[in-house]
Amino acid sequence: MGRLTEAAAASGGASAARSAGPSPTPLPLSSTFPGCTATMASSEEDGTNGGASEPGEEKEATGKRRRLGLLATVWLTFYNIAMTAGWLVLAIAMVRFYMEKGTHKGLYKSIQKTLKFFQTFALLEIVHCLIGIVPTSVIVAGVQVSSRIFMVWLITHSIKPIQNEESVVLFLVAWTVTEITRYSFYTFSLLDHLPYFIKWARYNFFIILYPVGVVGELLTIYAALPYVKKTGMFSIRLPNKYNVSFDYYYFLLITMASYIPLFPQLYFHMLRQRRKVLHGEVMVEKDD
Ligand SMILES: CCCCCCCCCCCCC/C=C/C(=O)SCCNC(=O)CCNC(=O)[C@H](O)C(C)(C)COP(=O)(O)OP(=O)(O)OC[C@H]1O[C@@H](n2cnc3c(N)ncnc32)[C@H](O)[C@@H]1OP(=O)(O)O
Repeated sequence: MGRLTEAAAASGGASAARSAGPSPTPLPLSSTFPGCTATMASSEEDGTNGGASEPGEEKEATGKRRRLGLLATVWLTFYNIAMTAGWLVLAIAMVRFYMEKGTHKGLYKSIQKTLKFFQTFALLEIVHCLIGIVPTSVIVAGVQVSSRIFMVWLITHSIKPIQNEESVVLFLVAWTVTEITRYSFYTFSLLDHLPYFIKWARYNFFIILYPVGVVGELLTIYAALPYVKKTGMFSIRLPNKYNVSFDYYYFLLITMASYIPLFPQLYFHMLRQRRKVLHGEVMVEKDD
């Protein structure tokens, strides 16, 4: 019989991980990143309930809240409601803009304040992982949030000529649908009333939205390259008194290249989460 990996225990919705017993302290964060030697086992094999909203899950949720503590639960509920509302406001503003103007030109400008506020607020997700009130991998959350912050502040905000690119709309739509689903998933989970549709959406929409978002991000960075090269923005040239040089153009090329190893890791991580949460499969390590 295999034993549960930390990946299963630390990941969202793995019922078997929870029924293996409460874990008051979060597990090592890097463990949720793909790459560990593991096989998949069904919930039946493990004798656990892989279903969605069963009484057992309610008990687990209550146990989870007790483990979290009242303050953390109240804070996370507030945070998730605020984030769901923020991204909903963004969605409504985008739809209204498009219906009124019939073009995407000017859309970013009209929603930028709300976007910057809520996406920057999401930095708290890294803090939540670091202080251990959510069991998400700090690496997974860190890559996800920092790439978004980078796109918002260092690309779209800083390089005005690209703000009307279609690719900006592409990642904005992908982010918005994803975040409305994700934060409402967390909210309803905390409140013990998770509709199956939200759970299904959380673990299915990403299949399309993740690649769409990444394509939008990459095309936007690509569109920024000529401007960055021409203006030399954010670059430090030699000679200078610190004897340091930095070329933002090459930094952008490296960032684009870094999507090649990083994106599949996040995507396969989500696919594994999907199998665990929707199909009740759990990661088990084989004993030698
Ligand atoms: C400086 C420049 C850097 C550049 C770097 C460039 C490289 C970048 C390469 C990668 C690019 C990615 C770009 C991203 C684009 C997009 O987002 S496109 C849009 C589509 N995106 C998605 O669909 C992915 C969205 N992200 C996520 O789903 C997640 O954030 C995650 C980070 C992938 C983590 O998911 P997962 O491991 O499933 O963990 P969690 O969902 O976080 O759940 C684990 C448990 O923690 C609980 N929890 C987490 N957060 C909360 C919360 N706020 N409130 C309450 N509870 C929370 C959750 O319920 C789980 O609990 P259990 O069920 O008890 O286990």
